[in-house]
Formats: sequence, C-alpha cells, structure tokens
Amino acid sequence: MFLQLAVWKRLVRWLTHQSQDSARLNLEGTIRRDRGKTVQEPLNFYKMEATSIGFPGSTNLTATFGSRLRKRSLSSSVAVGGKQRSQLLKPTVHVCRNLGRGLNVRSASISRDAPITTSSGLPLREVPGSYGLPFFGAFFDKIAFYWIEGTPNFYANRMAQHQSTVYRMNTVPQPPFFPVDPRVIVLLDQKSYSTLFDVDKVEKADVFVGTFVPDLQFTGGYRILPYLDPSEEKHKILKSFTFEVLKSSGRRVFPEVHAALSEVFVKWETGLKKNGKVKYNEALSVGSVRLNSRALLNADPTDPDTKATLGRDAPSIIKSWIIPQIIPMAVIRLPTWMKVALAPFIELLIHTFPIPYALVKSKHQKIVAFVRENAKETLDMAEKQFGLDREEALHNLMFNTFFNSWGGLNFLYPSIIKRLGSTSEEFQRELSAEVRKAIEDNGGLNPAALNSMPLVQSAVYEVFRTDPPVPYQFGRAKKDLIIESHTAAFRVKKGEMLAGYMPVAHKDPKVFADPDVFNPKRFLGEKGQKLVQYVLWSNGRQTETPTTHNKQCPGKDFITTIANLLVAEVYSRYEILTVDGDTLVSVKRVSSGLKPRWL
Ligand code: HEM
Repeated sequence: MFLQLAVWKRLVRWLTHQSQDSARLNLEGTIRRDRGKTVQEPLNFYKMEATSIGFPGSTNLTATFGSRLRKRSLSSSVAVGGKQRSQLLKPTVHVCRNLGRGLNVRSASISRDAPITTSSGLPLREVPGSYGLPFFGAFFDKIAFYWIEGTPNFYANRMAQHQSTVYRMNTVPQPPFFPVDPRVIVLLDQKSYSTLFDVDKVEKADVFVGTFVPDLQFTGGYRILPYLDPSEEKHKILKSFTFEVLKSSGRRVFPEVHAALSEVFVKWETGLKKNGKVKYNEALSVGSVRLNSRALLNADPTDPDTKATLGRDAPSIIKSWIIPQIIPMAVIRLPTWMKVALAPFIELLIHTFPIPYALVKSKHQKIVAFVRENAKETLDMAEKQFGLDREEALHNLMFNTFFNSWGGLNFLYPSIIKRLGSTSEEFQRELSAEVRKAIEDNGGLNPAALNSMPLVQSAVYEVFRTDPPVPYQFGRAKKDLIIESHTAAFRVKKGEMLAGYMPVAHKDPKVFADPDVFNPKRFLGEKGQKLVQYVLWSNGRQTETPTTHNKQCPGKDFITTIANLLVAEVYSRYEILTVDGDTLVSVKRVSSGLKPRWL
C-alpha cells in the first residue's frame, strides 16, 4: 500500500515537473504576438512558475503538457516586458519541444494577471528605457548629458521618467571617433549598485574610466592595474605590490601631512591678510601633491632640489596628463551664455575625438623621469620581491601616486573645506573642541588621537557620501543576471554594460534620511555606524577590505586617514572657517590656551 502510494506520488511529480530533480526545465519557445510577428524567447519552467520576457506587464501563463500517459495543464504567473501595453492583448505562446522523459509541451497561452516574483518577492520587470534610433538616440543623450541637463540631473530625470533606479540609456563618449558602444544599463540605488563590486558577476577589464580605454601611451604602453580584472594573474601581483608601497608609506603619513598643511595654512592666512579672501584650493592643491608624493614616493616633486623636479608647476603638469584620460566623462560647467557660445567648439575639440597623447607627451615624460629618479628603492623591490618588469612597475607606481591618489585628493580635499566651511559656527566649534581634546588626551596628533575623533570621522564619511571623488563605476555582465533594486528585479544579459553613478546611489532615500542634506553628524552613534557600510567611494563598502580578489581601491584606508587628518589639522588650528564657494573668506584661530602638540 505505502509502496504503491510512493510510486504514484513519484509519477505525479514526474508528470507535473514538481519532483526536486526535475525542478527546472529551460524551454526554447516561439512566441507569436497577436500582430503575427514571431519572436524567439526562452521559457523557464520552475515547478509551477514560468518566465517570459517579450511582452509588457505581468501575466499568467498556462502551459498544456502532453505526455504519453496524460495531458496536464500548468498555470503560473509570468512577467513579460516590451514597449506597448496594447501588445498584451491575448498573446499566445506556442511551444513545441521534446523534453525527454516523455513530456512534450504543446502550447501555452498568456493572460494578464499577477506578476511573477523573484525568490525575494520582487516583481520581475524588463529593464525600462530605450537606446532610441541608431546614432540619433545616442547623440541626443550626449547633448543632454553634456549641455542641457548635466549631472546629476541627467540621471535623476530619467529615474523619475522610468520610475526606476535601473534603466537603459546611452552614455558618453560615442562613436564614430571613440570606438565604443554607448549602450548601458544604469544602476542608481544602493541595492543594485553593489552588483558592480561582485567580480563573479561583472567583468572589470578595461572599464576603469568608462566604456572607452585611453591610449596605452598614457601609461607607458602597459595595461596597468586599474584596467585589469581580478581573474588576470597580473592583477594579483600588481595589487600586492601596491599594498606593499602603501605599507611602507605608513610612518611618513602623519608628519608629511602636517608639514605640507602647515605651509598651506600660512599661504591662506597671508592671502587673507593681503586680499581679504583667498582661493583655498590653490595652496591646497600644491600641499596635497607634496604630502601625497612624500608619503608614497618619499620625494617632493615641487622641491627645486629634488632630482628631475617638476617645480612649482607640478600640479598643472600632472593635471595635463590626467585630463585627456578622463575628459570624455566630464561635464563642463559654464554660465548659460558661454555654454551657447562655446558648446560647438568644446564638442568638437574634446568630446568628439580622444585627445592625442602627443599633446601631453613631454609633460608625461617629465613625471616618468621624476618617478624613475626618486623611486629607485621601490622599483628595486618591485623587481626582486614581485618579479615585475621595472618599467611596468614604474608606470603602475606613477599612476597610483599621481592619477589615483592625487587625482582623487584634488577633488576630495576641496570638497572637505567647502562642506565644513559652510556648516554652522556652533558645529565647527564642536569639531574643533573634539580635535583639540583628542590631541591633548593622546599626547599629539597620532593614530590613537585620530581614532578618538568620531565627529571628524562622521564628517569625512558625509563628504564622501555627498561628493564621492570618483562618481562612475562600470562593469560588464559576466553571465546572465537578475539584478534587484529596492522595488523590482531585472533580467540582464551576459555582455551588457552596467554603469553606476554614485552621487545618486549615495542619496538613496531608502537608506539615508534627508539624503540631500549635508549632515556631518549622520554617522555618529550606533545607528550612524550602521550607515558606514553604504559609503561606497572606494568601489566597495567602507566596512569592507580591499584584497587581490576584488576591485576595491587599495588606497581606501590611506585616503580615509589623510582625509581625517586634513580635518584634524584644520580644526586644531582654527575654530571657524568661512567659505563662499571656492573662496575662503575668513578664519578664526583657536581661542583657548590649548596648544596642539605634534608627533
Ligand atoms: C581620493 C583618492 C582615491 C579615490 C577617490 C580612489 C578611488 C578608486 C576607485 C573608485 C577605484 C575603483 C575603480 C573601478 O574599478 O571602478 C579605485 C581603484 C584603484 N585605486 Fe584608488 N582611489 C584613491 C586613491 C588611491 C590610492 C592612494 C591608491 C594607491 C596608492 C589607489 C590605487 C588604486 C588602484 C591600484 C585601483 C585598482 C584596484 C584593482 O584593480 O583592484 N587609489 N580607486
């Protein structure tokens, strides 16, 4: 009796595809739309579920199975995608395929009803948005991106239009003179954005600055570390070398930041005395090039006594080499009348063709010479310890020091001054008091003191949140994926390009309350600490660790430290800064008798 029952159950399961071992069957089906057009679509049967993308909206799917023993009907919800809802009217799915085990699906019909959901309960949608007509669609997106909407509006407007944080659009730059495919799927919320950090899901080769790869001559003819996928053997070796360089910089960081910033403060005060105001980034830019290069290479490119010095022009020489590599992604902000007058020229000069390396070759060669002359020990270490080719190590070291690190700092440091200098006097006094107390309690501005400054840390995280120095991340789907936002799931095909825009993901209202408000206390306390994981500036969570297996920035902790150090240095000297845009209008030196002591 029991045996009979078991055999019968097995038979029923087998017939209805509900047995565990045959739970998933992939059917190739032919979908005929009511207009008569035929589209090839895969149908996935999973127990009682089926999925079909090709028509808009959500429907129920009923499939009739004919078998040797009996005919059965299965009904399940199915999400369908497409452009116009009118196409939904009673589309019919005809499937004919021998499934083995005697089952043969003869037909399936679709009627509109409940949506199919993923295992996490989200409705499966087709990625909204379209790429438009060939060439013209991309061209109009490009003009909107650079000139009409700019960033972040370009992203926010389409997010509102599609009612989705995941959608299709064309990015910049574009063919014919940039050899790229501009079609991307944008990810703008915290949940979908994290797909870009999962190197099992996304290919990170050659996507460091977007869909295009700058001429290899900018990097000495080498595909350097940021352009490598972790699956490439060289990635592991070069990232280990970078970790070693950062480790050996450890002891220099605190004193070098102090030395460079002391000079910056003198320049600010001299400028304020002379003109009543000063552009704070002019001195800061020189200061950050010094502290960064002294920390990482143990040499100052602005010092006239350094071999192969770049002199006072070091920041502009380095910028000349960086800008052609990133300009295709940059929106140039100009007053409206200038935009109208200059747009055609700027379009032609810098948005239509890659800027030729030859224009900056001499400047690039100067930076190469500076690194070659001053980083001999580090290059010896690269050869002996990591078996690297000396020239390859040199170009990686140079790129990390001047493009990644200083290039990022050149955005981050001014953002910190601008944001904190715009907060209330009361908040700045509180910040200054915390800094001075921690220095006093720990006998100087040392790592222990810096760790005792939760307000400083919170303020820095908030700047990273509102002004991430690198706003874009790209990655190509390594396989077919389902990507989830907070409200829906989307099917993405292998090979499609995913593009994250971090300033919008960092303002995800599902994660951050009042996301548009700069709140330097946001990351304080137990609740605030839980938010730190959503700070993504390093191409990974702030709570995670860069390794040779991922693409998280190896300079994450180095940069976090020197960002905190800037705030600690500023507010140990000043109680209040007043800034107006890019101009420092006044500073108030600390009034208490407390004198900060240094390492
Ligand atoms: C404010 C400064 C910095 C910012 C904003 C920054 C940001 C980033 C971001 C967003 C990425 C990932 C890019 C991508 O693949 O999508 C990255 C990768 C990388 N960064 Fe940084 N970075 C900074 C400083 C540094 C420093 C100090 C170093 C080393 C000295 C460094 C070395 C690298 C390297 C080598 C990679 C590629 C990592 C890999 O291939 O696994 N960066 N950085």
